[in-house]
Amino acid sequence: MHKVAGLTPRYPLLLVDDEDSWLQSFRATLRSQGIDNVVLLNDGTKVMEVLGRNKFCAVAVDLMMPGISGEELIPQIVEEHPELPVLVISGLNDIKAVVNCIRKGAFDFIVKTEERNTLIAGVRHAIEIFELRQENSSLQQSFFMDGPDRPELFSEIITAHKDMYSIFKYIEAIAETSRPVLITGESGVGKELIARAVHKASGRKGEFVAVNVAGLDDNIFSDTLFGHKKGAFTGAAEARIGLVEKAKKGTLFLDEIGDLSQTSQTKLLRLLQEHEFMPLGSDMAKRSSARIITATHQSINGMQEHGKFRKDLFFRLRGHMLCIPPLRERMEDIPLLLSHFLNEVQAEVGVDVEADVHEIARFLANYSFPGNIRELQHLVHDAAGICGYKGLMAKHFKKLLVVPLESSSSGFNTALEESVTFGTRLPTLHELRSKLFDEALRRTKGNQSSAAQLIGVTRQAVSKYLKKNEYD
Ligand SMILES: Nc1ncnc2c1ncn2[C@@H]1O[C@H](COP(=O)(O)OP(=O)(O)OP(=O)(O)O)[C@@H](O)[C@H]1O
Repeated sequence: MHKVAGLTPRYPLLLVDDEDSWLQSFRATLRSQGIDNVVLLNDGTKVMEVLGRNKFCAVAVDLMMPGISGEELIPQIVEEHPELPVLVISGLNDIKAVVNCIRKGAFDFIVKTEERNTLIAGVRHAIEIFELRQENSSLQQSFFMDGPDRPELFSEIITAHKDMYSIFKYIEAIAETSRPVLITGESGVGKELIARAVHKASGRKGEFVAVNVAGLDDNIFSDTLFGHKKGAFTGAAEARIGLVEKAKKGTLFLDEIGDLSQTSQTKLLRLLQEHEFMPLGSDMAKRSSARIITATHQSINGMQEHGKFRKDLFFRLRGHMLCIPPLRERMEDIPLLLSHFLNEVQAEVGVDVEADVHEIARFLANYSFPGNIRELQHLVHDAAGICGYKGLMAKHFKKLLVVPLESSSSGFNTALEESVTFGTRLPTLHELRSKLFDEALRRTKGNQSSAAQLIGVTRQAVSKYLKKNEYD
């Protein structure tokens, strides 16, 4: 039987029918599909009162009820609770009634005699629409404001960059949905910190459980995620619960998802589609209520184009997508991060480290940070050690950089290393300009922001140059 995609909704579904036996049996069907917060009401005349008192994710009303019909209720619900999808459920397949209900604002019309999975699909669709409407309205609200509504959720993420603030606002908007989140960004940009913030913002009661799936072979992947029964294989002396179960009602964070083998991808897809998993050695499927967040530093788009990553899994994972910018694109964060990591060093060694933060920040502004914030964190710890925890300056960082500095504007590089020589024919300005752009892009391995910094133009100028020359 087809299973419901999407987890238990945050707000309950209101089922209204004067027939108690139908209410009970429909609730049991929904429960078997993981939708277990359903409120039953056998009196149609009380619907508006109940809706006024509590928040719901959708309403399913019977068409024919004593006192008030489903058709009469629709316009009242639509007017007072426009965010709520209204499903009409009827014993009759009456096309005229269907048309009337849809015209009055019903979201869908379901016939009781239809297969149970058609009914469930209707409910599932209504819940998804409700979540999307909620998300849309919080996004609209949040874009009129500067910072996040609840800055405490992001207190561990040090930043003053506007793109990061937009990400925070987006996280607040999607916090309550249960759809998967895919976080992309270079290594060390803070993807795990962001995943933790999504979990915090969601208010989910369960734990945040993180696992790096890179390098796990298929058997270890299954055992780690799904667990096993005692005696499932030689050496399985005790039963082990998997991380999916550990993260129940919480969040399961799978890092380095781009490294998953094809077999493990298929297993993960099944978990996302059916919300079920099977511990090794067991023939009973268990239900999962964990929200899945994944992260990668690789281009999943590119990987799926080359057949290395399943397209269907990619579409499931990217219920919401967050792209975290590299540190070189948010250089204004460097002084803040420097102070933050200096506090970290002080807490660790127990001495106050004197440092010229502005001088160091000016120096590092020309560095490309291939390892992003993690690299800056290590640099601060190492450089503080080198200077014996006093008088920390830019020169202490100089020898620790893993790639050369990209420009001489900081004053730490000597003059131009290579001189420009001209042949008998002077190049045109146009030719010289192209050469300069090409060289900057070559030196920065195609990074537009760093290339722009190197030759003192804006990133937009580099991007325009690339477009014009169809540079790839
Ligand atoms: N904005 C930030 N403020 C403070 N610390 C940060 C920030 N971003 C990252 N860090 C720190 O940098 C280190 C790396 O962060 P994190 O592990 O979240 O990165 P990642 O993108 O998940 O890395 P990887 O791709 O290697 O898994 C951590 O110690 C984290 O606490």
